[in-house]
Amino acid sequence: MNCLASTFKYTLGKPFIAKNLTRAMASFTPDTYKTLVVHVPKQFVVHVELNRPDKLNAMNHTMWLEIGECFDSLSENEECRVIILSAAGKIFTAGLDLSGMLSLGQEIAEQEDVARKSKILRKLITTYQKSISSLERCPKPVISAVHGACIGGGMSLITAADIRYATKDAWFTLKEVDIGLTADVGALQRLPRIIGNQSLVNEIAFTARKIEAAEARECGLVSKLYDDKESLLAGAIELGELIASKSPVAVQGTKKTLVFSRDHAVEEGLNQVADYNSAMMQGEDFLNAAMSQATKSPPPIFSKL
Ligand SMILES: CCC/C=C/C=C/C(=O)SCCNC(=O)CCNC(=O)[C@H](O)C(C)(C)COP(=O)(O)OP(=O)(O)OC[C@H]1O[C@@H](n2cnc3c(N)ncnc32)[C@H](O)[C@@H]1OP(=O)(O)O
Repeated sequence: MNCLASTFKYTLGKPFIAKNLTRAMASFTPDTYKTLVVHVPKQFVVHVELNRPDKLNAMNHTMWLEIGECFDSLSENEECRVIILSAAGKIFTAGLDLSGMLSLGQEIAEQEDVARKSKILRKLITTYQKSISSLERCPKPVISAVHGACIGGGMSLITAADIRYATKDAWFTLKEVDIGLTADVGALQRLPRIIGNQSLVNEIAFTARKIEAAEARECGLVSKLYDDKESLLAGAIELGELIASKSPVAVQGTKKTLVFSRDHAVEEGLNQVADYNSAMMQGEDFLNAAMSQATKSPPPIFSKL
């Protein structure tokens, strides 16, 4: 099924009209990516799917690079206001592609000197870190929709998203210690801030134990559970549509402010948002939306951003 055809598999509401859809899809042909598929289920709602189902969406080198490329490109795409991240096949992801590590091992073995080996590895790690951070860098909200299992690198991926939904049969594991690795692409930095319980983070990071969906919901790793993948995607798209109907100036400013404020003191966060709004409150989105609220008129249609 190509991207455009697959767009019509969604049953939620009316499909957004074909002419606009074709325009929105123009930047994504079915072969844009080898490991991802990009759909546009509703206007301004872009759905990115991890797509190596035969390998349980294990994250190979191509996938690491493509995730960064895709989210960086969506950051600039005015047809995109919100992104849903899900995965094809049985599970969300089995984490790092372990077979790819064998060829990396050979490349490292070819270097004799430890400094040169370290240089290659550091470059690889920082490239993968930047790929994961592209979700957070992207000014558009990212909703991750997890089914089946989310393992290792997958945990780093979803913790860089803004909202996490899952199916009731999903499970999660910070698996890195089981492969002799310190998790290094974001989960150890972001998870404590998400669930706000350092003791629990330490426990799951030291043991690699499974976190079942109910526990993930209870500790705040995910905010909503669905019976199955179909209802999960429908719920994520419905949420995406709601967010996409709001002012993109306000939504993107809100994401920037939330991410900035998480990592800075309150005073610095207040300064950042004062700078942002001192420009944006002069814009048409604020004027039109405030006027429609004040006069109880229907909300405005916001221009592309
Ligand atoms: C600089 C590095 C930064 C990133 C670090 C990230 C680290 C991590 O992600 S640590 C976690 C690594 N992942 C794992 O340890 C999971 C390994 N997989 C499994 O334990 C099982 O596959 C799983 C429990 C997920 C599912 O088991 P099931 O019996 O249902 O399926 P399988 O027959 O095992 O797998 C089906 C095919 O998928 C291939 N596959 C699964 N996981 C991986 C993987 N991580 N890497 C590469 N390939 C994987 C598996 O080989 C099967 O393929 P085939 O034999 O061709 O059918």
